Amino acid sequence: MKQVFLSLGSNMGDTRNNLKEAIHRLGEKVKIDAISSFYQTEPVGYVEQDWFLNVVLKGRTDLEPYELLEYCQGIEQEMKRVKTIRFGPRIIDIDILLYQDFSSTDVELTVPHPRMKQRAFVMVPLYEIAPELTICDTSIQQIVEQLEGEKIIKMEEAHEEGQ
Ligand SMILES: Nc1ncnc2c1ncn2[C@@H]1O[C@H](COP(=O)(O)OP(=O)(O)OP(=O)(O)O)[C@@H](O)[C@H]1O
Ligand SMILES: Nc1nc2c(c(=O)[nH]1)N=C(CO)CN2
Repeated sequence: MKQVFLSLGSNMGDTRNNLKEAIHRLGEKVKIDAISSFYQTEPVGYVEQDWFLNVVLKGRTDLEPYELLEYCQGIEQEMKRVKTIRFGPRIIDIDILLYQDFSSTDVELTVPHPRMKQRAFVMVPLYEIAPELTICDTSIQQIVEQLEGEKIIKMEEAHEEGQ
């Protein structure tokens, strides 16, 4: 099995339920080992939209990288994600942050995720569940300390799923 880190975000409808639903569906193909807290986060990229709820997962899977991408996109479609503007509002977004030691610059699947290091909504929850991680030879602690990212608020409630 390969170790993967996934980032999930939602800013439409019942965001908390959307994340829980997506985590549940991912669990069919990804053995989930850790789930970060949920974070309320200021929108990045396209700012005229509601705040997001974000979470990061650590898991293991037998799916190959492109199979995992397809699986994540299938969940987005099943949950009726409608593509609008780039970086715009969405019921659910699932991004592959890291996949074991796989790396790729293909536009269809870029790993490590090309924008992850600039995004507090990704790096802070990732640091919470994997403080020992190194990304492209830089410690995650160093990346988090240097972030001048968007505002984020950690939600204190525990999740029912996987905890
Ligand atoms: N690591 C990755 N994880 C998920 N999708 C990726 C990745 N690398 C490239 N993609 C591609 O990105 C395309 C656009 O994805 P999506 O609409 O979710 O982007 P976005 O969420 O608006 O932006 P961002 O990727 O910055 O969060 C997808 O069709 C997918 O093939
Ligand atoms: N805070 C926050 N901002 C975003 C997010 C997200 O998940 N959280 N996803 C985006 C997708 O392109 C764009 N902007």
